Amino acid sequence: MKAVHFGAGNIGRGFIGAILQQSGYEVTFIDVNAELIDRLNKDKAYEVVLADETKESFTVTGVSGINSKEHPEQAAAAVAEADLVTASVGPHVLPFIAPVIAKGLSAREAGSEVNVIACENMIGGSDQLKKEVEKHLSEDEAARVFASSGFPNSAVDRIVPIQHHDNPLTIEVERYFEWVIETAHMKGTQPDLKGTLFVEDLVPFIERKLLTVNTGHASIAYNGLLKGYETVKEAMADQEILDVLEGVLSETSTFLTQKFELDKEQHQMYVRKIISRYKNPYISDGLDRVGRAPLRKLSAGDRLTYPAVELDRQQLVPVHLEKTIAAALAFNIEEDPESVQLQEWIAEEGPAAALEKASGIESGSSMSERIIHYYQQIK
Ligand SMILES: NC(=O)C1=CN([C@@H]2O[C@H](COP(=O)(O)OP(=O)(O)OC[C@H]3O[C@@H](n4cnc5c(N)ncnc54)[C@H](O)[C@@H]3O)[C@@H](O)[C@H]2O)C=CC1
Ligand SMILES: O=P(O)(O)OC[C@H]1O[C@](O)(CO)[C@@H](O)[C@@H]1O
Repeated sequence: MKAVHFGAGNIGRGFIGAILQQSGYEVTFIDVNAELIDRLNKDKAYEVVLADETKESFTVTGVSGINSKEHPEQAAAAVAEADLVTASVGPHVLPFIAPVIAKGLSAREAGSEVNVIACENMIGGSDQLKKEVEKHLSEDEAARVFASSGFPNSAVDRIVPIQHHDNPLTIEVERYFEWVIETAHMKGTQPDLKGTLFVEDLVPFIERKLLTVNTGHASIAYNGLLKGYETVKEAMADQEILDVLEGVLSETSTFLTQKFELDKEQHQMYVRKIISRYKNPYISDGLDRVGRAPLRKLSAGDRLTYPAVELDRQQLVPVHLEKTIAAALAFNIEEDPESVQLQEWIAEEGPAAALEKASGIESGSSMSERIIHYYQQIK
């Protein structure tokens, strides 16, 4: 069986690629990073190390790579022959991998079924990828392609920080992982993927994950940076950061347990497990990485604004989410293009207008006023 994975980065090598290989797939990574692709083709294998006291490691073998910047036609041919296509490139990169996927799917043998699964931190990632792919197909082609290609949404959870190893392929990951895949939009036989959960409806799973793991993480990053910390480890040693984290997760818990009628005790156990994962002493994760791309993280359907607005609609004031949104407005990292853009908006139009542009929270609304009040306090 052949799998093609777009994005040979942290999640690609450290999580999805490893699961695919352990499930019997021969994995071809497609990436634009020449160093990674050349090394994959040279070594045909890489090492995954578990970030815990055991430091156990295993080798992912039988892998190769295609540089889609240099050889887009080879990348499309790999998609045409694949039994499964997956991607972890970042939500904003989906439009750039779509032409190759469209070309590959169009070139498949008539009726040969395949699934394309986006593994990104977002709600409806595969739906979004499908929309991007559709832009590169005529109406007739789209009807033919989508009759045999499924785009099941998925939720992926494993903390894989930026890596620093002599071998650029080596990757250190936490032992914990969760990959949930929606069956509703799947074509053909369900793939047999080790340790993966298949569910009919992904919405409760992706929202529970995004609004807990990722909201919590974002609160540590934005509030931690305000206090001058550089890593999650440093921030997690500060009681004030822990208090905001608890507050944020208590607010998203209120929203999630109500919306999905979750068992409160079980959900609490889920929250506690996640907080213990942030405290993993064997992982050193930069707050700039965790807070990266603040415009995406502040956007209306993402981890901060979505739960805050939903709670506000219920006349509940999500103080900790609002404080975290204010802290996100202050995210100022010059290597991060979204941070640069955000700071330009704030400088040119003021924080309330910038907040509205980034999140859709209307300037002058009571929520906006509270957030801007916190922002002024920070400043
Ligand atoms: N790192 C983590 O712990 C987790 C990340 N995620 C999600 O996984 C996705 C990827 O994140 P990471 O692996 O951390 O990022 P990363 O930056 O390590 O990997 C992304 C890879 O995509 C490649 N890429 C960029 N443009 C491309 C293109 N046009 N075609 C093919 N490849 C291209 C990059 O060269 C890079 O190797 C994001 O959506 C992230 O939210 C989800 C769960 C955990
Ligand atoms: O990958 P994103 O969406 O930029 O966010 C960084 C995130 O990556 C992760 O480390 C892994 O899921 C999250 O915990 C964190 O919130």
